Amino acid sequence: MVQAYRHEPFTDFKVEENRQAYLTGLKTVESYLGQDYDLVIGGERIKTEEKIVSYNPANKEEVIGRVSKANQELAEKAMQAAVEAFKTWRKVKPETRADVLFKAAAIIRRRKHEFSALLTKEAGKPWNEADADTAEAIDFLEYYARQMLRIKDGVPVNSRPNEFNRYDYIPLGVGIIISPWNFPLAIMAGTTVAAIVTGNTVLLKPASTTPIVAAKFVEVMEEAGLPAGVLNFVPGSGAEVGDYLVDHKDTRFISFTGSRDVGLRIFERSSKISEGQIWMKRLIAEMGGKDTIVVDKEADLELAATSIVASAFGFSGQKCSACSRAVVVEDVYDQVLNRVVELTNQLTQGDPTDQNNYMATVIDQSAYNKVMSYIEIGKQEGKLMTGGEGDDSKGYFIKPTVFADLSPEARLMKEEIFGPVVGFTKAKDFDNAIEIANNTEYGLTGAVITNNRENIQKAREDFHVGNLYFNRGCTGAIVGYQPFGGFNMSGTDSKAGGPDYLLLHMQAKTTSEMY
Ligand SMILES: NC(=O)c1ccc[n+]([C@@H]2O[C@H](COP(=O)([O-])OP(=O)(O)OC[C@H]3O[C@@H](n4cnc5c(N)ncnc54)[C@H](O)[C@@H]3O)[C@@H](O)[C@H]2O)c1
Ligand SMILES: N[C@@H](CCC=O)C(=O)O
Repeated sequence: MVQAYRHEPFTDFKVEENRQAYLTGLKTVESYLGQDYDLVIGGERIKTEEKIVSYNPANKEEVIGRVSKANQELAEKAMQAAVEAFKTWRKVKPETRADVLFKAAAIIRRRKHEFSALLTKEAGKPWNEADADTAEAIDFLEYYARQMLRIKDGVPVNSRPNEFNRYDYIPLGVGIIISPWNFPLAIMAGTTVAAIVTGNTVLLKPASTTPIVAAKFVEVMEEAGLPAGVLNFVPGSGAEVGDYLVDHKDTRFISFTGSRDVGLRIFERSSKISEGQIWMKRLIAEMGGKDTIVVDKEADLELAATSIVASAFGFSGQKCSACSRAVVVEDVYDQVLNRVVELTNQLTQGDPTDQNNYMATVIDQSAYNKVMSYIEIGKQEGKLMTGGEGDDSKGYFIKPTVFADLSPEARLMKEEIFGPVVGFTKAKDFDNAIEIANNTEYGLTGAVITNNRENIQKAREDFHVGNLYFNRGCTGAIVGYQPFGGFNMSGTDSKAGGPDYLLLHMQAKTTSEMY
């Protein structure tokens, strides 16, 4: 019998044994840096001339690896492989499909620190952030396998005498998985295996900055016994391969995680019917955020400051859940702001392979340029309290940056920056703070720091975000504990890691037999 689900514990790197385990993982990763990886289509490994080269964001000279790059012809071949594999995979027993996930979780758990070290090298994740990403990938595997066992026989419906009614969930077909670079293992793996365990076959197009960890994950799924053609690996350009697959008549659903703009493009394109298409495509889209921590006047102000700093600067603010706005009631505004600045100035930054560094880089040159340009905008719109500088000579380092006294209407308070920048604005009172917090087109995460029970209730009703936290930061949802997904332009609120998630990859079928 399967044990009850519990999330994978985080590693305590203060323990010497754990520290050494991570360093051993790092050595393993260093032994395979710079290697080539193939496309995987119908189980066949395919090399192309053209490659996507993955670089270490903390050391631009270091090549993490090169993956073959799919074009439209290869995307078509992968689509046909997935269509063919669906004919058999959809009939494989749910228990057998779940077993593949359980085994993959065990493999990743055994190689946990190697995967984390690879995330450090390829995505610039400091140790704790990398460890959390790997743990979340294991959680998705463990949780979705169990969820599949829960729904494998459908749900009971009523039957009358001499009648037997059933209500079952069946798979959809071929899915396109398009994943982002900021959780290059957890989100890539989670979205892929949710589709697979429910009986679908997929084409996985990972983000171009982090394809190596995805290639390693595909190897794990093969080792875990996944049949050929169920998971096809097609790294490639979003515009070329992405559009082609989104438009394809055989695409039954798309599971996208990424920015608002790309998500909306996919939303629009996927709603158009291609010639020969016989269904309406389903879209799961998890997109950006402009996430706020609200601080009430009756609150633990130290907790407020530490929560803002951790949520704003963990992984250099490159989380869709990151706190990029602090809305503080005027009575305690200066106190919270000054303490945040003090704590920010204590943060360590540098190469993420060094355990002592709390922060490292942003992902690439274009992210660096974008964040630096927002910092320039911030200098016009508010008061720079600390940070504001970058250095892209070796890697893409940007100092953790705090802006004060921004208008709620400032661009810095409305647009997703996706970097280590947090803006402060003052609210007259708690009601006004919630109004400001809602003053964005996004609705992903938010947190409220307050000791006032009435205000907790008020925020529960009125703060319009998919994941709302009280007296803690706004990042770090745990699979199976805080299902994750947002409102409005943050996406379709699919709640990854939640009890309804798998159903989004299935369709319900009613059967009724007369005796
Ligand atoms: N809501 C969530 O759960 C969640 C989680 C992680 C990241 N995000 C968001 O993701 C963004 C950061 O990730 P990113 O920079 O990788 O996002 P992105 O939108 O640039 O890219 C995401 C994926 O889409 C692909 N893509 C690009 N153009 C495409 C096209 N025309 N057709 C199909 N695919 C295309 C990319 O290659 C990549 O694989 C942020 O906005 C962040 O908030 C959201
Ligand atoms: N699920 C993560 C964020 C994922 C997006 O980047 C969190 O809760 O912090």
